[in-house]
Amino acid sequence: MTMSFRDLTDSKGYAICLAGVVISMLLVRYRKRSVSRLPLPPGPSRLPIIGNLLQMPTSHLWEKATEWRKQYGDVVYVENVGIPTLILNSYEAASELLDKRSAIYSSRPHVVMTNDLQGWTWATTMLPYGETLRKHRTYLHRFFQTSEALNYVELQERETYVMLNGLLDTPDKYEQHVRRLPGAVILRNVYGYEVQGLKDPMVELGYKVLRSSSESLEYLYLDFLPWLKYLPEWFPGIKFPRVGREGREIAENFRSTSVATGKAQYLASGKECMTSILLAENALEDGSFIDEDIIWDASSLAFLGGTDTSVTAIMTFILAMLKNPDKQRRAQEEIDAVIGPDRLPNLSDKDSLPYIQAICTETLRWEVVLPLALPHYLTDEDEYMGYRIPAGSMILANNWAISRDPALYPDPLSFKPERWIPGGTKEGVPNLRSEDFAFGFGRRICPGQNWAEHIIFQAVASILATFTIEKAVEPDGKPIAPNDNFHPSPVRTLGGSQCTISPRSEKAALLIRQAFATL
Ligand code: HEM
Repeated sequence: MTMSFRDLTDSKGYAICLAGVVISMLLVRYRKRSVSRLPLPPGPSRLPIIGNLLQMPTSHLWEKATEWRKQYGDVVYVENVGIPTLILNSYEAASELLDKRSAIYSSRPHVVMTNDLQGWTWATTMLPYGETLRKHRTYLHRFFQTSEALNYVELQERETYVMLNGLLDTPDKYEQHVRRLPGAVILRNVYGYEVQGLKDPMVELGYKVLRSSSESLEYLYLDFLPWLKYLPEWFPGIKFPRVGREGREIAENFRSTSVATGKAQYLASGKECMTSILLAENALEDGSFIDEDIIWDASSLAFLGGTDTSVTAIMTFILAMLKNPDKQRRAQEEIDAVIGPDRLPNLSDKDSLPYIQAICTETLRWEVVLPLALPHYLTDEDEYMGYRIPAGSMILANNWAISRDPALYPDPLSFKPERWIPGGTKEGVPNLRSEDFAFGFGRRICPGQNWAEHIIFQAVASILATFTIEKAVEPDGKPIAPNDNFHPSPVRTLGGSQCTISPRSEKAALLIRQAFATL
């Protein structure tokens, strides 16, 4: 049999390719074996079987991890009954692993209470990395990363007028007015649903769901002893089966109510919203829809993911104003000089209001909303700084430590918008903006970041333009300290303070009434 030159080159090429593949496989195997020989990252010493279980705090893990940073450094390894956990205490480490190596750091851990007992397996936040998650994120990006699909900026503006009007009427209920704002915009964006009043059933339901899913994190010990999940509710001395059942009922109620709300809107073919657009695009002739479950699931998570987080950011801003009247005055001076007294600010003013922008950025840094972002999950063994990171590790980015790192943010506990203004402080503008970590990392970065940044700016600028926020005073004239007691859930929340929120002038009040009247 003779061989042509072409056959020869082809077979040579084939052999070279084959050799390349074999060498790569050997290298990967060698690397894997050599990685396996590396030590684990530093961390508190572990006991046999239970590991670090006894050193793990029941809440505020982010604060404990920030203390550990002083002793062990940027990367701290802990293990609880065999569950490896890596805490990343610096932006460099978080960005190197979660952003740059996102191919293996983008899944989510399986949580017994949340996934198995409460049944949240369909939630975007809990999905393992894969095709379903990608579809969720594609839909969410389309409607939340740019305002083009739904013109959400206009809606944010309109709902802000409702909030301002509420603050004029019942300033003592400011927490409820703030709470209503993000929920009202998202429910309209997602389902075309119009929120009614301060006690809207959908807003209340969303709030209930978040309380229940936050509570579920108190039961992380079930992940160390997963067989416990089979214990019945009547078993003496345990309450997690009941918490699991009630959580599941709330989750199911939430999902079915959301689907019913969205379907009603779609059938009424009224306002354009995320679900009506997606259903129309995916409708089949037999009346069913491609990816129907994914459409409902992703939409529900926009509502759940976007409401409490944005509320906490706006409540934090109000707290910052209560504690820092001088910053409030400076912000109002900027608004007066740029906008004047004849109109309300809006998003298009952002670039001409650098101090207001700085307040928004500082708010996200000063009290981070998600101190540990959300846990990522490592799917393949990895090596970092000479340490082995086992496959199956839970990876926590410690945004609390990053936001309070004095090397990045001198005097980190002070609320200092000036630090974001060129020439505002002697140290100069920090290299790392809060927006670059507060919304998470890599392929799981928050899909609602732009939407959130826009509503925070809109709310902050509008409140500062029209109201002055001051501490309430005791009958003897002593100022009452504001409430800065954040609830230590994974998404931190903050209740209201005793304070006065009064219109800056009659003109400001009139502007609000006029804007409200146009709705
Ligand atoms: C101030 C407001 C907000 C903050 C601080 C915030 C922060 C975060 C953070 C830290 C994560 C975890 C990212 C990671 O795992 O690395 C996240 C995930 C998420 N956020 Fe937000 N978020 C906010 C608003 C919103 C809004 C308005 C939406 C509406 C679409 C939203 C929807 C989501 C969803 C669905 C996820 C899960 C993404 C995934 O698992 O792939 N968030 N957010």
